[in-house]
Amino acid sequence: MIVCKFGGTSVASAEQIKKVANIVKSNPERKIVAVSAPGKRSSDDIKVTDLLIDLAETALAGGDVESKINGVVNRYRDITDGLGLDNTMMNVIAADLSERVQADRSNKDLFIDSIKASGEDNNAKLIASYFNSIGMPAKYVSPKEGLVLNDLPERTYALPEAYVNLSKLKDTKEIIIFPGFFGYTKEGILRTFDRGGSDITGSILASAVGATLYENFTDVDCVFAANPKVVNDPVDIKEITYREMRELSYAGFSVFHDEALMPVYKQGIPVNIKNTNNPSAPGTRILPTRIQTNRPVTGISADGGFSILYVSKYLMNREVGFGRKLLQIIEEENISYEHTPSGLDDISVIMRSNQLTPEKEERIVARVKTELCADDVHFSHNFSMIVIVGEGMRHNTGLAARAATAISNTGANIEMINQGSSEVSLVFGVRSEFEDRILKGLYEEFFAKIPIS
Ligand SMILES: Nc1ncnc2c1ncn2[C@@H]1O[C@H](COP(=O)(O)OP(=O)(O)O)[C@@H](O)[C@H]1O
Ligand SMILES: N[C@@H](CC(=O)OP(=O)(O)O)C(=O)O
Repeated sequence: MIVCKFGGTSVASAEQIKKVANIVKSNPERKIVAVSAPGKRSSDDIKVTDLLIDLAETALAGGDVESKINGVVNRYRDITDGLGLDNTMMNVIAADLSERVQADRSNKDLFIDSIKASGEDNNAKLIASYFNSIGMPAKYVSPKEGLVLNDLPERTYALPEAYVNLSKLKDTKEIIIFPGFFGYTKEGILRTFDRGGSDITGSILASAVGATLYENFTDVDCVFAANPKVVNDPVDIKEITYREMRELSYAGFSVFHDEALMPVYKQGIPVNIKNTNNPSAPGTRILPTRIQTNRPVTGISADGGFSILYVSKYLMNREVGFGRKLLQIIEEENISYEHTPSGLDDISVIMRSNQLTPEKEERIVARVKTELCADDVHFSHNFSMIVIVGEGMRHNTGLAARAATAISNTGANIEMINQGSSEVSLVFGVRSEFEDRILKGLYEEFFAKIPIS
């Protein structure tokens, strides 16, 4: 049994949904289909999820929601008209949206989650209805039927019982159309995953039913060695290990969500990234292990939006518990951190900037100064992490020097270097203004100069 996930671009219009139906029909093993909300039809289009977030925020601000609701409804109407569906589905969608907008607003995050999730939920109903209309027996299944999530305020994840509940789906005769991106807590509260989280839903389903393959359909032929929006015509990756993909999607390979690997990784289920617009292309296979090539580096990713907290104190290295106390202050502000490079008398904590507010920064700086008696404490913003990834890197001497030279040739200063103990990745912290230039420089160094084996 194959579980497939179709991303926003694959279900953005009637024309795209017809392609989805053809792909599903062409292989009877494709029995479970996770779908996103309609995404962009062109580069200047707006994703339905973004329209919904705007609608929810307008409602919370007491603004005029009618035009926002119409904007969403019209996106679905274009699709149902193009698919030749009657008005039944549009009535369901319009009624569902008004109900969600009128719901309790006491918890703003949960209110926004419920409106956001309608994008996937209504699209799944619509797609199931279309499949049935063309003689492909299909059934919409709600995440209420088993995708059990943890409670707030932690990051959203599926509880172990979700896998047990969802395993029953493998006995369903019809093709299952399952909305991505959200589930319910034990108390029945709807929560969404992070943006791009339909990839996670697909992976949970694949793991729950013990799929032979998890196919992730998107709008590119494969995963490329670098972001194709920055590097011109990057080489394609035919096979990549879970570990490599995890490192690359952590920082910028938006094609596959980094949290989506865990459920399939645990069971060793292969993932195939494929293109809805060119389904015969083999795509990229994500596997437990792969055959080594002569390339030490598999891919290079880059992502912005990082901040650094610098702390220095003379003789810090002799002070037992300094690091723990510092990280505890960060923890008490409910912030997760990414890296903590350190020297004898200084330590930096690197975190995603979207977790910070001016008030949090002020509190952290004040506490580190008074409680840890640090000499200098300050935040710096607008950093990017550039990650070089490859299973072959640990057998290759001089790679860090080559990378550092390539970066310095772009005129950028390296603010931080971190190599994980697995030696599958090498991370450079740089000022964001240099991000694209560095990505191009590193790609040139590690890919343009070596012939493919
Ligand atoms: N290294 C990469 N390889 C392939 N695509 C990448 C890479 N880095 C970024 N992308 C971008 O990821 C996009 C696909 O992901 P996403 O927009 O989430 O698609 P979907 O709508 O299918 O979920 C591609 O269009 C591409 O621009
Ligand atoms: N629609 C949600 C979830 C998702 O996974 O979307 P996509 O498949 O378009 O990345 C989002 O935009 O974040």
